[in-house]
Amino acid sequence: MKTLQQVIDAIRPLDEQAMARAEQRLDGLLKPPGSLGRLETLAVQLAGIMGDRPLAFAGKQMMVMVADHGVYEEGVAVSPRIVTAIQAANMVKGTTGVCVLAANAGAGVTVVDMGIDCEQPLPGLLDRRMGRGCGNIAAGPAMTTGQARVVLETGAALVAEAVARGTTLFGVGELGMANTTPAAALVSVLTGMPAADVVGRGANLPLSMLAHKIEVVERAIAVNQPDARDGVDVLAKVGGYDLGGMAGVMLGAAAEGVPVILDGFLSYAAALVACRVAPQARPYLIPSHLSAEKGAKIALAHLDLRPYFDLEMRLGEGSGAALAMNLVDAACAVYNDMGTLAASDIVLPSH
Ligand SMILES: O=C(O)c1ccc[n+]([C@@H]2O[C@H](COP(=O)([O-])O)[C@@H](O)[C@H]2O)c1
Ligand SMILES: Cc1cc2nc[nH]c2cc1C
Repeated sequence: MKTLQQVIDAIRPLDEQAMARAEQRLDGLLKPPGSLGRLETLAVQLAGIMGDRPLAFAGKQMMVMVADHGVYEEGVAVSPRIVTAIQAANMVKGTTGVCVLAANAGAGVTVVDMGIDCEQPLPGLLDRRMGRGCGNIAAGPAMTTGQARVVLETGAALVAEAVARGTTLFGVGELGMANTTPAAALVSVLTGMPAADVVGRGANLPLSMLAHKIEVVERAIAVNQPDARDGVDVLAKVGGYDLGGMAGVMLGAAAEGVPVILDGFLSYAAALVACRVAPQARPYLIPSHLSAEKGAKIALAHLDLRPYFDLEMRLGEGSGAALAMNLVDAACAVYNDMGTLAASDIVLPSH
């Protein structure tokens, strides 16, 4: 397993020449230049990531990072805590939202136990258990900084193993009751915005309990005093095993030179951690949808990422990332399969 520093050091800038070539190719396709809008900018980003490799993604993989959270004890979520384990088992059966959307996109789903609160590892999950749920951030740190580093390295190592088996496109997902609380804490610390602006209702928290959830996030930050300049410290103090695993997947994808698609609010929080640890990972991130969770716009603006669609989704699991794999395929199809203006003797004024 690479150390975190080795992962960071392996991240290269995008291939500017490949991007210039892609722009030129797109401008010569059978359409007014630029008329496929952001499908074209997506193709250019993908070309920059892939360099000399073909723009096609046969090996697609969703990485679903699952863990429980000590802060659940504070009464910040309404789903029973056991849903984390039950739904993780359903991931293996293929009946969850992300599984269905991944199958629809031709993607596999890897389910990783980063720290589910259950006695025995669940069959069918990759066992990377850091503990039975992380610490309660309202009372102390989620984990030690040493553990936070291991969590990031674990996510990155999973990506390296999948790339060695032929994966060229990743999507990140998660599962963890109460995880929108640490995610809001991460977003608050890493964007500098007040908790009240980034705490949302998660999986249907009643409006009447929102003030309490905000107070818990404020307490977590006050108790732990995370250093906003240090992504590992922030993850250790107010994060979680699932969120850190997602950040590790993002860093690993950047280090391996492959694109990684984000999902909803939890992945924005993880992306803020990843980019604080290694800002050069940012060009490898592809946004998917705008989560309906309250702090979504603030987190995305801070990442300078514009989501491609807004379906008012807030399921998580990686559902939006799986859906966006179809969009990546569409961008590649346009790039590879359209005819050219030249072949049809169409001459347009240069723009
Ligand atoms: O993806 C999102 O934007 C999203 C927004 C709200 C909730 N979720 C999912 O709901 C769970 C967390 O909600 P909560 O209320 O328990 O913190 C977790 O399993 C997430 O997958 C996901
Ligand atoms: C059923 C269920 C599925 C989920 N998937 C992600 N978070 C979830 C929360 C619940 C309650």
